[in-house]
Amino acid sequence: MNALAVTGGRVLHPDGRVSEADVLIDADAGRIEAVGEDVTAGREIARTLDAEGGLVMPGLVNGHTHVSMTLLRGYADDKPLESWLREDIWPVEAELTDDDIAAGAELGILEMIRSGTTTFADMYFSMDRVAEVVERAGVRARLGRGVVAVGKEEAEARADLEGSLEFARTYDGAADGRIRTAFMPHSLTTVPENLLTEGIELAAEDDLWVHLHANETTDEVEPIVEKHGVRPLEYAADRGALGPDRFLAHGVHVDGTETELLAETDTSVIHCPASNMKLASGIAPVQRLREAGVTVGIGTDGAASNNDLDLFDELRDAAMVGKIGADDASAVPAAAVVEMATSDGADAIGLPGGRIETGAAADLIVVDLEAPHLTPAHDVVSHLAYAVRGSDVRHTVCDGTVLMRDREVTTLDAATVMDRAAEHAADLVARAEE
Ligand SMILES: N[C@@H](CCSC[C@H]1O[C@@H](n2cnc3c(=O)[nH]cnc32)[C@H](O)[C@@H]1O)C(=O)O
Ligand SMILES: [Zn+2]
Repeated sequence: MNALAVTGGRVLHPDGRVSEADVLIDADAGRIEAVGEDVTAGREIARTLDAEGGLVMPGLVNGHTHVSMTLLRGYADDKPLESWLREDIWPVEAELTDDDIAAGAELGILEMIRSGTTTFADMYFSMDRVAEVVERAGVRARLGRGVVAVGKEEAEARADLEGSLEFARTYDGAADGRIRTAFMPHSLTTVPENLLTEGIELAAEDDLWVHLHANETTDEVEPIVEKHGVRPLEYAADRGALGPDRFLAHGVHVDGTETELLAETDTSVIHCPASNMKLASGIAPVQRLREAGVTVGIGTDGAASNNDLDLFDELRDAAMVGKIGADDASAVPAAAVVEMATSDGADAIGLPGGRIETGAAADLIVVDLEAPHLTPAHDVVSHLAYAVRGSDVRHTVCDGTVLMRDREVTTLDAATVMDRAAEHAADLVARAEE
């Protein structure tokens, strides 16, 4: 066995307990072999990661993003979703080249590895280029090409749909299984009924997952209620968009019937608190969804509506806004957001990981706890939700491979990636504003 040992720290166990323990990893299999106090005794260890003064926990799962949108970070702020997309974002996205998308993906994945995210779900275009970066950077992802029909001729929209299905079929299982895919219609209002139904039927024929934005703003809910006389998620269910291998981003404006529908169909929701606050979309009923038995993960959404991909920020935002939303300070507690960002997030998007236990995927991070803002440490789980930042992450491991050691990313060259992304971003904006 090619053994990697993470030693001298404390471990966050799946039940939320924290204890002193080492973690033994089979690096070739990408699996956790053992967790405990003596697991390295008498073993030949090829490499060691020092976890002294730190917490070993699952790599975080960013359940919904558009990673290449890092190029648009800070480009258009302080607007609601509709006008932000139509007036600012979509015109610039129309100028995006494949190379821009690759440069943005490198930047976003670099940022995620540095802040402790090993796994993400992504909807964008030129996804073959994103897949290439995922493979090289060593992370895990569920990827899909977004389908938008607004402003397009039927033939062009149909070609988009075909492209999304084709990408999903071709890349599922790529990068030694680290890449899984999904058919990704953008949302219930940007893809018309016939294309949505048809795409989902074709996806189901090939057992492909489905991911879309849903019930993000009231502007998205009203047209569906008006046109079809039912709530958006009832409409979605009738078109096959709900089920255990489907997950929705946002779920902000979800009523009681829709909550039941999500629970009954075992459909997961990815909560994106920062994006929902920034675009003033509303407050997702996370406490209610969880109480109903819906699996809820956490996502950053794109960097243009966040504006970073640091998932620790999102844990804090989720806990905070969850309380405001429920008008109850005990709602969405620390342990819940940690679960949402790890095991529940992995389950929501159907990827392995999210647990430090024997047999689980070796996707883990070491968080440095020796810092003024983390002292004293009465309750480590509280710190993860309310005080830890992405910059506290010391090591990142995915699929048994060390992606960052002592804050140095090993699979991407940080300086090169940042320079290239800044250059692509400047050229892109210049072209769009020409
Ligand atoms: N626009 C592409 C495909 C969609 S990719 C995913 C899209 O989601 C957009 N997006 C980013 N954040 C959000 C959000 O919060 N809600 C809805 N769409 C978003 C993003 O700008 C991107 O255009 C096409 O024409 O084929
Ligand atoms: Zn989104």
